Amino acid sequence: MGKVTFDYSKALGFVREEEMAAFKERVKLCHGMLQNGTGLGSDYVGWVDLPDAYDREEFGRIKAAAEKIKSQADVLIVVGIGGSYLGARAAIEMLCHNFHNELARDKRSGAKVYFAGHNISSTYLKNLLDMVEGQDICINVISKSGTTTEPALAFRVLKEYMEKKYGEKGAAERIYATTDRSRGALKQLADEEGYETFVVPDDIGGRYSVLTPVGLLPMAAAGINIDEVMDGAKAAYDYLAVDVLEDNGAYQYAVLRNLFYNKGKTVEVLVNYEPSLSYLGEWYKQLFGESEGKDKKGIFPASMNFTTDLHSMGQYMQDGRRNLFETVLNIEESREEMVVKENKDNLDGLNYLGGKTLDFVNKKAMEGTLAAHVDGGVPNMVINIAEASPYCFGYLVYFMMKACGLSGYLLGVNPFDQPGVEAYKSNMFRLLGKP
Ligand SMILES: O=P(O)(O)OC[C@H]1O[C@](O)(CO)[C@@H](O)[C@@H]1O
Repeated sequence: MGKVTFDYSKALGFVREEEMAAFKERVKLCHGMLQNGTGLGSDYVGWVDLPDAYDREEFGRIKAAAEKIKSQADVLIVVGIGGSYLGARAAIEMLCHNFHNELARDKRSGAKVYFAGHNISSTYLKNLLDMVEGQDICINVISKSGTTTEPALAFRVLKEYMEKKYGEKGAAERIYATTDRSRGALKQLADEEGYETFVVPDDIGGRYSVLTPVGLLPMAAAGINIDEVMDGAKAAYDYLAVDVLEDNGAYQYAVLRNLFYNKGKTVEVLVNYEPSLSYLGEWYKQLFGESEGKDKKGIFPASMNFTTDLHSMGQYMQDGRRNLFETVLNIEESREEMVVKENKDNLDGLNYLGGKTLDFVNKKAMEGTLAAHVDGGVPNMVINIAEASPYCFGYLVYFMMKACGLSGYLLGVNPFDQPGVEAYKSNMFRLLGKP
């Protein structure tokens, strides 16, 4: 099984090992807060033990439901926002074919998966319905609270569409709800309508829920091996259970983030060299942004897709304000390979690459960029991912969550609440005249 490793050698020009070592005792303290649930937000650390303690009975039901979805439908529409959709989307984009939804059924690993309820655009929703016309559909509606406006609005439209298409009973057999175990509007509706339900555990917040049914059911329906996802998460759980800074890559990452922040580098850019990692960047932004951006503190998490964005944001990265540090997601072994062929005319001047693979070129672009950005004053850290496999995905997301929890505690905030999200909601509700 491939591994995920953390390499900060290219950041050492910007911090001294002694500065890191000075964090050792605080790391032990914060580790204890995470593991023993003694820190701020301790009601929401259920994700820490999840790879070991997850509900096996429900896990079996997820796999069975995914098989049923694959036999019932061409298309699964996942309705959710924030932590109730980004993890599944990140997994499907990273692990399935880049054009999964466009492939013929026998070339695809599972159902096509589209997302709704992560915006309030009538054009998006209408266009989605136009696109799925004539295809068989299932829905997985995901909301921990059950009252989030965006998914609730989309689900109201989609439920009516499904009932018109399949009748009330037929629709109920095709709608799967992932929500609170016993409370909330969605749980009540699911019970009334007879939807199969899956649980978002009470002690796991949305952005830490990718390894619960929230992420696992859409992944399994798309054909991802979720046993391997959980195996990878369990390996990370075991490896990252130590409080010794030298032995824990996630904690080294967390410490370095805080060191850079204290040196005025307040923006982290998570970069990738594979388009399939772009949604991992979106997932990471919610994870770290909601966890750390509070009390007028926090690193601003950004993401970029290289080499694409080197032709738009490369100038800033190299030469703009030096308040940045960069974390590179490097997939070591490309899933597909292509060799550059020699060409008689060589008008494009590319014959010097003849016989080399495209991934070789991509890796040289990465190495060259990394060196240039370090020279330009941007510390770089690298998360090496052996391959784009379910195992590595499980490992990676657990690594990131562990780093995030610790990083939040080092920063002195509660990494498990998100009070600031309410402000836009209450303004919107006032403007809408919500009773
Ligand atoms: O699953 P829910 O309750 O619909 O919440 C979705 C998202 O909305 C937020 O609560 C913010 O409003 C996020 O923290 C969460 O991931």
